[in-house]
Amino acid sequence: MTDPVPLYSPKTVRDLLARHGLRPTKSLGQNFLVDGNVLRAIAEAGGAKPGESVVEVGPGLGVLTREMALRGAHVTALEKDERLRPVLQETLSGLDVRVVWGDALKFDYQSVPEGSRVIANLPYYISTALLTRFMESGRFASATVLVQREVGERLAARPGSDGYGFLSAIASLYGSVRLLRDVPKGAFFPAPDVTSSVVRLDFSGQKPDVRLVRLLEAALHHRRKTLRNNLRMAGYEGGAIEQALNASGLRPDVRAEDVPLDVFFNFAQELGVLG
Ligand SMILES: C[S@@+](CC[C@H](N)C(=O)[O-])C[C@H]1O[C@@H](n2cnc3c(N)ncnc32)[C@H](O)[C@@H]1O
Repeated sequence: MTDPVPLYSPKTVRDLLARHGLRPTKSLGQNFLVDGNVLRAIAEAGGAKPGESVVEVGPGLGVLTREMALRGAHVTALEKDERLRPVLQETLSGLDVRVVWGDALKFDYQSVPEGSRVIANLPYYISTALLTRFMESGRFASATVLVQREVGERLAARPGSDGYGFLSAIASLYGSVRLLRDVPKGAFFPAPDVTSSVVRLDFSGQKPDVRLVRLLEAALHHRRKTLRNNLRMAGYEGGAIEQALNASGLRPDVRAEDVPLDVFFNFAQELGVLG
């Protein structure tokens, strides 16, 4: 359904804010989308369809929320900034949207239907913490999100490449990542300091072994330090680490960011971490 009252032009967004006496709050990551093409592309790529259960973090003025609800999705929108109550009452009036007021980092994601989808223009200051919550909750089939381009690159990075770290490793343990498109600063009001990207994560539904996840976190803790030193700092015994490195065919001075996940898995077994 085409929106009879599109909200996404820069002028409409500015007028809406002025009419409610509001200014965007930088510390809450309030960069509102003002580009209809980007908005439609996210809703489309994220799978906002009739009957789908969608969770959106940070509806803001309701621009993306409205687009998804008009496409027939059941939207649960989590918003921290209570000043936006009267705005959302106006912009989401008559639509199938449940707004939950509070911090999305404290929300119980187990309460949403299994197989729900996340579709959101995330508040950038907590984007990685939120992505980790979505993955670990096990409730979602996919997450299609606007994030800083650098976060998108880290999510999609492979071992041995520049951005590879803990976020890349857990993203590939939970499923697959696609970088869909870059979004220029001008698509937002106010414009953010960095270029953004739309990223889609598809989750396999398999929960990785928590002991493997904790070992990866320790091994990738400090970039540029060797795997051995990172693990020693986390309390693992030097001799056992050297033996496991040797048994899994890794050099003693290897860095964890250069180790493919299947080799790391062998290493974890040799170290006796995986039972
Ligand atoms: C980048 S804006 C996106 C707004 C809107 N979806 C859009 O695309 O125009 C991020 C939104 O997240 C909200 N927010 C910030 N921190 C939050 C938190 N911890 N929990 C829930 N919402 C939060 C902000 O108030 C803001 O509305």
